[in-house]
Amino acid sequence: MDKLIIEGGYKLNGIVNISGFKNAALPIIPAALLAGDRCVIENLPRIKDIYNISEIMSSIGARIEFDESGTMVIDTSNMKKFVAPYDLSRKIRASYYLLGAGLSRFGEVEVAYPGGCDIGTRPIDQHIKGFEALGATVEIEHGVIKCKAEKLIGAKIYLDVVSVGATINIMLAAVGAEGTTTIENAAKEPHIVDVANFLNTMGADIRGAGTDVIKIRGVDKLHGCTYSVIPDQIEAGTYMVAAAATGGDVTVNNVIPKHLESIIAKLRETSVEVIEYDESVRIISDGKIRGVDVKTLPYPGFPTDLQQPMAAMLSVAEGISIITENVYEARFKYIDELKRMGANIKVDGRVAIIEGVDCLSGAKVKATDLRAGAALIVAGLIGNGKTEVDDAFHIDRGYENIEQKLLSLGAKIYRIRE
Ligand SMILES: CC(=O)N[C@H]1[C@@H](OP(=O)(O)OP(=O)(O)OC[C@H]2O[C@@H](n3ccc(=O)[nH]c3=O)[C@H](O)[C@@H]2O)O[C@H](CO)[C@@H](O)[C@@H]1O
Ligand SMILES: C=C(OP(=O)(O)O)C(=O)O
Repeated sequence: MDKLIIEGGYKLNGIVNISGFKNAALPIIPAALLAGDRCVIENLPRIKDIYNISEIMSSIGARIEFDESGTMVIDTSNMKKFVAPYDLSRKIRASYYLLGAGLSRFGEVEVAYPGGCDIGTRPIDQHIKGFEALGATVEIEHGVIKCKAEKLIGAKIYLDVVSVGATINIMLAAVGAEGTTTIENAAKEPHIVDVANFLNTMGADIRGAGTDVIKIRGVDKLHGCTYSVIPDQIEAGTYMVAAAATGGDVTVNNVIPKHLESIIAKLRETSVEVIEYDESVRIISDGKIRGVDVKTLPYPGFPTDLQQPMAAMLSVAEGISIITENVYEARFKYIDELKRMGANIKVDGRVAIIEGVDCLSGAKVKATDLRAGAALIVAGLIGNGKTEVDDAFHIDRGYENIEQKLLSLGAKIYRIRE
């Protein structure tokens, strides 16, 4: 397993370019199968999760070319009804999008129960409820989700919890249904809008994405298209936090500042200066961070995926910070690793109380999931001495060229391949 080694104590300075959004790209690749045609998808991040979903798509009949610049050509014209490979599908969360897309195009699909970060129970009952409302039967047998429908018929679906995955999956299935589907209490994240825009570019008729009511009018046929994925707000937020924590001056380029409102507001509350431009934000920090309270919520609230890097920064803030994790019940596993580095944090259920310390000290630590890895990198950057982050494969699921990007900002970081 690869490790990342960080020599802490260097301020980040310079410009970093943000890659395409993992959580938009992951549904867009399986969504391309709805075209039954050739799609060109630009600005994809070159990260492990994208390689995995592409490998699944190739193994079920898609022809895929993926170049160095992040452009993928996907031809799904020869794809047939499929059973997705079990071991690959259970590795990542986003394999569940093959259910909505496969059901829509072929009326029958089998995919293993999804994986992804171990941060809570992560049920998929709302996805299933949506598929069943459209007329599908769903069974789970031996770890495999089997969905089947003679015909999908539009329906009104109220989500009991605001779920990104269920909203997108129901959109994918409903595109091929007869009549109109309404999703109420839909998630409003920027990637919901991006996936809807992609589907509409292929000929779908989806309105209201980005609000909590989405209407999808089923169409007979979609066609291929060229589409560019939005920038990754979580990658951007991670570099913003890293810049702020190290007392640096970093311009984070290729972002949509509107998508970063919650993190910008929170950084300003910690007394960090944030300047917004059309497609970039500049973070200027003297390293004196004020403690703040953070509550994670669905968009436009503070994203749960930035809770962990934010906690690393707040572990050296002045005073007490309280983090309330409202989305996942077990997203504090990494706190024990921060404690190894000297952080003073108490966890009680969904609440972490952080009493800022003067400094962290480098240690051997382990990434327990993707954003836990990002948090440990932030901690390593501000810690004294050497930090070794084990299980870097978690980080590679979601951050493109993280060592190179940090090195170009002046960090001392390298990888040991094992
Ligand atoms: C690949 C991807 O895009 N992953 C993101 C996606 O995950 P994912 O789509 O899995 O997250 P959801 O938005 O679905 O989950 C939100 C909450 O709803 C619950 N829930 C979800 C579905 C369901 O059927 N039943 C149910 O109870 C979950 O347990 C969780 O507590 O959105 C999360 C919330 O922004 C992010 O942290 C993940 O990075
Ligand atoms: C939780 C995350 O990813 P996934 O849903 O793919 O596990 C994340 O990106 O922080």
